[in-house]
Amino acid sequence: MGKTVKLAVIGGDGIGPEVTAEALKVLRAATPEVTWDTTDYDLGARRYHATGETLPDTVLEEIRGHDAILLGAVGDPSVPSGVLERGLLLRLRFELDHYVNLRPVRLYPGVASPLAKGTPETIDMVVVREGTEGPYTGAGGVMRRGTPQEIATQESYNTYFGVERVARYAFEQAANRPRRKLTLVHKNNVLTYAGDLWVRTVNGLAPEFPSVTVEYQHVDAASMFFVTQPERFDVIVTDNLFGDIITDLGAAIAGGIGLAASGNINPAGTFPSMFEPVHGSAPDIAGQSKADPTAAILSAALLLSHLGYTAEAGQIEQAVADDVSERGGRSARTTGEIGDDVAKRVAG
Ligand SMILES: NC(=O)C1=CN([C@@H]2O[C@H](COP(=O)(O)OP(=O)(O)OC[C@H]3O[C@@H](n4cnc5c(N)ncnc54)[C@H](O)[C@@H]3O)[C@@H](O)[C@H]2O)C=CC1
Ligand SMILES: CC(C)CC(=O)C(=O)O
Ligand SMILES: [Mg+2]
Repeated sequence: MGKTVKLAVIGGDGIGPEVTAEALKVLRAATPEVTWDTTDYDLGARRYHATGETLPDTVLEEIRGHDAILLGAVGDPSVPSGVLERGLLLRLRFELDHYVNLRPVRLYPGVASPLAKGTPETIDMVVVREGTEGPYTGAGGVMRRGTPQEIATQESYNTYFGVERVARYAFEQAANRPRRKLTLVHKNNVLTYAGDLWVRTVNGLAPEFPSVTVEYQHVDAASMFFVTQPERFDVIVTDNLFGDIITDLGAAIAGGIGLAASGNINPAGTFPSMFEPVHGSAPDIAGQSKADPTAAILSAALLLSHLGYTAEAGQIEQAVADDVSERGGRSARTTGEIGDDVAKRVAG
């Protein structure tokens, strides 16, 4: 008899529910032996307008009882910026201690990259973004708001505990990849306190991983090299903000934001990990069946891999690779058609 997996599903806002439906379709097609015991959570703008809630404590406690979470995207123009992003998405990441935000950047064969020098042979890197600290904690404040004397501060928190655990995870990733290279991306020439902690922590761990080559890049130069020499990178470890920014850039060089997947991982398994596309709720195309569900589908593959279904995850990745390599010159498909096509390849 197959296994039952308890899955919390949070479609969220905008294109979130549209792409999540396709990810679930493909997930089910890839795992006929698994019973997916799904719970749909109505969280996001609709609930906020109806009740004023973003993530009630009772719902958070219920979500904790699941094996994993599949999330679409959060944020809507009808809600003040930050309310849902902080109150729902970041609250989930922080409360469930998703300290690893894993974001592969991979150019599939046959996919056009917009790079100036043409499409390189390979782009295959993994960004390990810290997920619970940095400037995203919400620390800071505002004085004299709305006056010409207004002062706003937004503090970046970097603890040794937080940096060490994510850097160790990144070293372990690098040690298990063929190129065994780890690049720390920061801005230690200006952010001297935080940058110094990151550099010392990474250098302090390096002797434990003698097979891994360690490199440092300032985030501005790294952004340039993403475009000019993406093959330089294997595993990148970086803070919450830099990781957020460079992974949209990573998505762009690897075929577009519609293909970029991510996992918010709690490596110890104390709480369920959460899988979501890198993109947001894309209000500009919501409700038009125009969203590419591939990022959500690949996020479902990361979910499967995290739960130990590595062969099934590989099948999804292969189905996506085949699907995207045959896109050139074809007429545009709807969100549902792409999901159907990938699901058929997985099942077939
Ligand atoms: N993880 C999350 O839930 C995230 C939420 N957001 C929120 O989403 C909202 C919109 O943010 P934006 O800055 O516009 O970023 P976005 O990623 O939603 O959209 C940026 C651009 O990419 C396009 N795009 C995104 N996903 C696509 C897909 N699957 N297929 C085709 N095109 C796609 C959009 O149409 C838009 O033109 C905001 O409320 C923001 O705070 C933003 C990023 C992540
Ligand atoms: C909406 C933010 C909270 C997050 C974001 O842009 C991301 O995680 O990529
Ligand atoms: Mg982002």
